[in-house]
Amino acid sequence: MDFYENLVYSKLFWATAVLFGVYLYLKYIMYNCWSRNGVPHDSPSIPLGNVPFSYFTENLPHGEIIRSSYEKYKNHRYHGLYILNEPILVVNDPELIRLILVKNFTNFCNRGTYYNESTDPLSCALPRLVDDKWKRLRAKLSPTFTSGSLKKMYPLFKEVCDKLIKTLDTALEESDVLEVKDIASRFTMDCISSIVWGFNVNSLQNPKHEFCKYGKIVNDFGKVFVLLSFYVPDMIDFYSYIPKKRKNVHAFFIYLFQKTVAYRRGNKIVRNDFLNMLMQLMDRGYVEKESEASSTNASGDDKLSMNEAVAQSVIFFAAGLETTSSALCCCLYELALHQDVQKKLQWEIDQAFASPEGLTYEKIFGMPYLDMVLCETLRKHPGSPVLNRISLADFDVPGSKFRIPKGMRLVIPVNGIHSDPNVYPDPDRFDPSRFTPENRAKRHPLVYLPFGEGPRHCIGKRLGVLKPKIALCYLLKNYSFFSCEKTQPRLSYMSNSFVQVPAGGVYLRVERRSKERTEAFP
Ligand code: HEM
Repeated sequence: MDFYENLVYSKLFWATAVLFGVYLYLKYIMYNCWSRNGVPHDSPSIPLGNVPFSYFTENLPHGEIIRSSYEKYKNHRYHGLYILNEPILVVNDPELIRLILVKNFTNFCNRGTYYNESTDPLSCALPRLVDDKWKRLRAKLSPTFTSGSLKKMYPLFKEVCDKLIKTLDTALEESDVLEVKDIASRFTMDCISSIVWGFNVNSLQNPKHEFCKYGKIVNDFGKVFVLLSFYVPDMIDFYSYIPKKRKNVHAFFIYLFQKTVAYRRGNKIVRNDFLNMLMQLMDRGYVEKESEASSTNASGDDKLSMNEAVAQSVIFFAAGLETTSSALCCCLYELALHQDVQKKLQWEIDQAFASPEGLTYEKIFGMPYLDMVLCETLRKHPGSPVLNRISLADFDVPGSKFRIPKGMRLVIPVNGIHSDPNVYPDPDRFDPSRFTPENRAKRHPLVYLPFGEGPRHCIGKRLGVLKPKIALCYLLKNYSFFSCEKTQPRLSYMSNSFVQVPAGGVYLRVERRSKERTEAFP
């Protein structure tokens, strides 16, 4: 009897009983979602679910977890995954993807990623907003991204391109091997600071500018924050886990924003940039109508608050920074490895510059091969490895017995689909001809998703395409790029970023082109 009494009163007994209870709860209730619903999945481990331990110890990007599970289950229309304790439905079938992103958008209009206006003001930016708040802001901001608005900003980009060429010329005096990731990042930083904030940081010539420091960390809040904010956002609130870096970034940008707005107001400065448009939204609640801009449904009483405006300026900056610089860097890397593609593209670019009006905004969007090359780059190296959505209400998956419950998080495995040999044969091969109009027409439109799809697709798509295209035109007009001993044989991506950014430096040998241009079409 003594033995049993002692046992019941011993701390060890109760600690073991509690742990065992938690284990049973996790195993048979929390981690039972997919088995209960007959959804194919890998068995999870407690407490990481299907997140490999190497995610925390090695350089494993979050998109890789989704890509490798897609590879295993791609023959199913959907499959399940546990990111820590959160069941995530991975949607593999393009028709089902269309149902979610486009046809049943009202049920899947939110991303379900981390959002808490009061504790983290940066999170009240467009990508994370929900329901009517998102709808209202998207309608207000859309005119800032029209072709007309971007055309007005085009001269600012040309200025930055001239500096880009000067920077490369100076760097080439030292060595013919250049680290192009850094150059692409500084080019993008200068474009985006100029069009969003209205001043040229000139990081191409002054890489130590304070702005560059914040530019570098604005997308880097650590891999744990990346994982939680994309897939298990409730944990961020539960543990009040906002990285200090993120608070500093907010403080820096709010100071910068207020100072710049006050300066412009005081000096009555009007510039064709996003800041000007955000100021209009704060003052009047709508952007001055352009002839081609569609109605914004904005009313004058519905003005943007200072916090909302700051958050949007930061997201334009952050979203436009790594996605675009990564696209440019990956494209230069692929061109260096594929000289035939590079020569063909140089020919097209030379023709555009040689015409009487030179390179114009319209011409950049009318160069078919340039477009194919960039499409193939974003197919092989999509900036965003996944698209996120959350279900607002129960949703019956057509042709199956599975009902997606209200509140379930879904992921579209963009990087998995883009590297699926059944969709893109020999997916590791860089082949722009996949994007001729005929070849595009042979594929389901929803198997190419670098900018997402449906009403919540990337609002900055046109700008995201324009920046790498104009940089490529100027760079390839003046230089040729080659692989060298320091070039990585294969690109891998960083693990601490939301976006797929090449890990390590991307080194290429760069040669100034001679005056004679490619005369014959290669
Ligand atoms: C190559 C460049 C870019 C790529 C690959 C890219 C990719 C994406 C993707 C995949 C999404 C999610 C779409 C979805 O869920 O369906 C997105 C959303 C978004 N992007 Fe981009 N993007 C790029 C450039 C830009 C630029 C330059 C800006 C702004 C200056 C921008 C601002 C945004 C915003 C604000 C959203 C959220 C839209 C919303 O929720 O309504 N992006 N982008």
